[in-house]
Amino acid sequence: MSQAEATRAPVAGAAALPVIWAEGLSKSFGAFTAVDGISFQVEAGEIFGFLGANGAGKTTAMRMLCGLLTPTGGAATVAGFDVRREPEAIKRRIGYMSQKFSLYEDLTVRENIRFYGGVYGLRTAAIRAKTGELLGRLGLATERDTLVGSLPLGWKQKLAFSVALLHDPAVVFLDEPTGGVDPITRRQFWDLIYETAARGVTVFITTHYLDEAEYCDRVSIMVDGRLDALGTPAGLKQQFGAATMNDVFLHLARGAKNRE
Ligand SMILES: Nc1ncnc2c1ncn2[C@@H]1O[C@H](COP(=O)(O)OP(=O)(O)OP(=O)(O)O)[C@@H](O)[C@H]1O
Repeated sequence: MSQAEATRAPVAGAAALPVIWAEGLSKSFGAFTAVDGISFQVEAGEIFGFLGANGAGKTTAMRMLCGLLTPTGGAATVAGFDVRREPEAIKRRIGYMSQKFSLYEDLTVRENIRFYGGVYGLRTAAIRAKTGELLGRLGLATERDTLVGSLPLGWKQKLAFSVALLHDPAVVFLDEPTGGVDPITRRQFWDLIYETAARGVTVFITTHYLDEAEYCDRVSIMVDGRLDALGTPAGLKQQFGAATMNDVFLHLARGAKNRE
């Protein structure tokens, strides 16, 4: 750990500091502004939904918060670290799961856990302990030597989510984690999300399923790179006079220009 990290870490752990803080965060590609000055804060243990139509700027914003893309304007910190100056420190404190970044299909369940444990820098004894705990929690103990490629998609998603948490990150970023599975399997996945948030991990999630927006503590909706709405599901429905989050979303997305 560098001197700078050593001095900042206790500050990052302070209960009063938001886990994610963004102020006027922007990203332009040439003349095109993909993220246009977004400001918000997310607290420890909060489930924060990040919604928007295709092309609204969600992935770009998320990549900046993960320390993968340098902002062209504004500022943000994640787990107390600056996205511009300390991206490597951020990468060590976050978990990330998307449909694209998945597990190795030709490795077994146990081999995948061991591999990612190594990537996250965990020691062998810690990986062994985590593997047992994780397989027990997921009810996957009997499948530990099964190739991941032969597991149902819902199981793969749960395993990928748990693997993203192996190194006890402060925040886990989930990019459309439940795509392609049925509502019951999605609901089971959300049980895991709730358990994780209850342990104090912040969950930042993008989804195209508007019923899932109802499960979040707070939801933000991006339109053309801006955050046009931010609040609890109940508060947003009240604000927009809508019966469902789907109606809130349609109300806002209807005026969007940047649609893919
Ligand atoms: N590297 C890039 N160069 C130029 N334009 C880009 C680049 N990356 C993203 N964009 C543009 O920025 C806009 C926002 O893209 P982004 O992927 O962030 O949207 P999104 O909300 O995540 O959409 P989706 O739900 O489809 O993933 C789009 O118009 C996209 O074409």
